[in-house]
Amino acid sequence: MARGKVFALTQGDPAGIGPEIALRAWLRRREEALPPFALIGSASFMTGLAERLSLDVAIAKTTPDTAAALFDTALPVIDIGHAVDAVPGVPSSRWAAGTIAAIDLAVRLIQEGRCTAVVTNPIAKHVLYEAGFAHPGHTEYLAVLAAGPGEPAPHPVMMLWSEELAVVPVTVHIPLAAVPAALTRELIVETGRIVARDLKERFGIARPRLAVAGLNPHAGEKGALGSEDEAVIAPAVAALRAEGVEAGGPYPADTMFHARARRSYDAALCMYHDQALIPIKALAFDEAVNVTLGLPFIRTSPDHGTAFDIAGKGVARADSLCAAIRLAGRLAAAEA
Ligand SMILES: NC(=O)C1=CN([C@@H]2O[C@H](COP(=O)(O)OP(=O)(O)OC[C@H]3O[C@@H](n4cnc5c(N)ncnc54)[C@H](O)[C@@H]3O)[C@@H](O)[C@H]2O)C=CC1
Ligand SMILES: NCC(=O)COP(=O)(O)O
Repeated sequence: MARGKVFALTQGDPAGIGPEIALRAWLRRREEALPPFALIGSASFMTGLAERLSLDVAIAKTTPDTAAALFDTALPVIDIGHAVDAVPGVPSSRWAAGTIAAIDLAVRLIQEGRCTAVVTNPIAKHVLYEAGFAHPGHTEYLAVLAAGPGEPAPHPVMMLWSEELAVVPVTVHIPLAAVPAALTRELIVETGRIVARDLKERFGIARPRLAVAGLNPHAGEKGALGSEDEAVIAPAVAALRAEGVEAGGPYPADTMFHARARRSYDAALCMYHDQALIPIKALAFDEAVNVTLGLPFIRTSPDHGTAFDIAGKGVARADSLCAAIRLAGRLAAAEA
């Protein structure tokens, strides 16, 4: 990890719990041994929020290059220059431009070599869509930002990681009804290839084992309960194996996540969002981290969303954000 550089933590939706858990994460910086981070957002909003929540956090408006030196005594904030006056729990597309500007600035600082990695706080997708944001979420937007001028965006892969389980949704933010048509052999193979490569290179797993889930009950029951398992997923697993990736499946998804089954693989490739996220959030809601694979930089995030229902009430837990910052630190150390 480069000395003197901070991790860029985006503010996320200012009406959600992101800013609040950022304050709490900073308060826990020593006990959690967090690497230094700076919030990319609005310094005046963060100052007001700390006061409103009676959190003893000094906010220091700063530049990327001086942030690390301040981290011990204050939460450094790199200001996005957008006025933010959000009410916790009351989302509004008025703040969307600032929310997106924070993501843009975080990536730019990494590309300029002035920050180490990006950790994002949650955004409410529908709020950004209302303001014209044309990307499903951070995962896809970060890939677009990662591409140089005229270059194609890299294929970003969402992985939810915890010590107990890592899961990858092959299709992500699409309606359930659209999943069968979106699942192609190529998509599964490309996803598996990226997961195997990044588990090896970034997570230090010498021979990553991938368990590939079926789509249908009982992985299709030999075609009687759906055709995709045999027609699309099984050939994708065979293609991955032919490339030297240790992949198995398609396995019936209902028996892939119990404790004994989990010991047989390093990551589960799941066919749709909830097939992946339900087991990990059931097992490790407070500890799991969302990490984007396939990008030229490190990006992590808490596993949860904006939690508007509890924003500003002082009950939001910062555990998953702390885990995201710690994982970013571990991945950055592995790169150094
Ligand atoms: N990485 C990101 O930017 C993500 C954004 N979202 C967005 O979040 C919005 C709300 O999504 P939901 O499905 O309601 O999920 P959510 O994770 O925001 O909330 C689900 C439940 O968990 C609770 N919860 C969440 N985080 C918590 C924390 N740190 N401490 C204590 N309780 C917590 C909430 O109070 C709520 O009852 C959506 O608009 C979605 O787009 C959802 C997931 C990830
Ligand atoms: N449910 C996970 C999620 O919404 C994360 O999306 P992203 O904003 O990290 O792409």
